[in-house]
Amino acid sequence: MKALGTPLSERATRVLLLGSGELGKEVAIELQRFAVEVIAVDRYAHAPAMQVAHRSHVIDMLDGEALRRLIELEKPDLVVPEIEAIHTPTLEAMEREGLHVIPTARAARLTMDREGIRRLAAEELGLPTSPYRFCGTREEYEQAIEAIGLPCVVKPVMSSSGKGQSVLRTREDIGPAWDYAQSGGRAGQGRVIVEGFVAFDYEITLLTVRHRDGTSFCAPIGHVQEDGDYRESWQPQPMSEAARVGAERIAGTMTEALGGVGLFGVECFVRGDTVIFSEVSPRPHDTGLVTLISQDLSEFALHARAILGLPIPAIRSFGPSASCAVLVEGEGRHPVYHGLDEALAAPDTALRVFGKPEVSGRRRMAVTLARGEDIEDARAKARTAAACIRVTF
Ligand SMILES: Nc1ncnc2c1ncn2[C@@H]1O[C@H](COP(=O)(O)OP(=O)(O)OP(=O)(O)O)[C@@H](O)[C@H]1O
Ligand SMILES: NCC(=O)N[C@@H]1O[C@H](COP(=O)([O-])[O-])[C@@H](O)[C@H]1O
Ligand SMILES: [Mg+2]
Repeated sequence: MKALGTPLSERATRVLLLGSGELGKEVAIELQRFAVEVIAVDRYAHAPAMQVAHRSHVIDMLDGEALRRLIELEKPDLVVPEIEAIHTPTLEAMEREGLHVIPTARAARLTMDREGIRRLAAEELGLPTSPYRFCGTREEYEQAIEAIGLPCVVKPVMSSSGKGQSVLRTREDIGPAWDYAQSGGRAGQGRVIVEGFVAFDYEITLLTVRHRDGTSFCAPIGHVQEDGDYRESWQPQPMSEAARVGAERIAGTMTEALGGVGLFGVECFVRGDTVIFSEVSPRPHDTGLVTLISQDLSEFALHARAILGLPIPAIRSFGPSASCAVLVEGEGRHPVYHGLDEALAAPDTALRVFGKPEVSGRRRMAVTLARGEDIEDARAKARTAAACIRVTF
């Protein structure tokens, strides 16, 4: 981008965010700081990024015609996917007509579907991954489990945050895992991946930013997941030199293959000095929320700079830091948050409340952030802060 315009004028630099959750909200805030005109889109009204955008639209982003109509109406300079579940063939077609998709429409297509990204990683790029099989019928699924063996992990090809995902340890788990994968994905029934279970020592997200002057890596982020969804993350995750080099090589290869500019979250499993590629988000990553307190340029600020073609000369770390997801369980609209004074009582602690309008089941509604003497201290502070928060409806 050569120059930036004035929002709400004919000279505006316009960004259309496809997906308006907590990650998009922070991207929108960073773009607003450069006076970019931000248009937020999601499947429901009052989504977090919509609350800080110039305007918003509610559409089904898996409906190709609706997506095309909206892009033709708004004529954005950049389309920035924030979730996987988007009608990416429409983005690819419109990219050929001159639309600029971040990082590229192909990257959005490949990563919306586990089959696309896994086959690229393992079969084209030769990156190490868990053993895997894709299946479309119950019969193929049972054959896949025979071939891969137990324990294994089953996921819908289109899902995120662990939706529809199960770890299978015994034969009794086979039926329920199939049913959950068919009902729990973000786009209804369909194909699943069966993956061999990786007994890793730890897992990381390596935030990798492709920008006008090259590729930069953030310090590795360690995290713990439950039910396939992130609970806590911290930075920096200590790694052997060999593992760090291996992870940067995997992240460099994968992000180069996806191309374009922007921030990517490259997820890897690490055992000793061995690093295995798991998956990649061509956009800010939930475990990267920790960078809101750990770095001078958060992952959201890095994404904004990279996509606007601005320089990223250095990424400064502020020391051991952690984040803890605040999950709310129940049913209700317009939650009220209590205990914030206790949550923020310790120094070097912060909180983001996303402002999601309702909860049905279990939903990530806020995150606590902390810096500490060391990783354990930072994690304890973030956990303690999260435990202070109570929600009523
Ligand atoms: N093959 C595997 N072996 C061991 N653990 C796994 C495996 N696959 C996934 N997991 C665990 O489940 C977590 C979620 O898996 P994955 O990242 O594939 O799901 P996701 O739904 O795409 O999550 P998100 O969108 O939040 O990144 C991983 O971070 C890891 O902890
Ligand atoms: N692992 C991917 C991830 O964390 N995505 C983030 O969660 C939002 C959806 O939240 P919701 O399910 O509560 O609507 C997405 O919009 C994105 O910000
Ligand atoms: Mg993941």
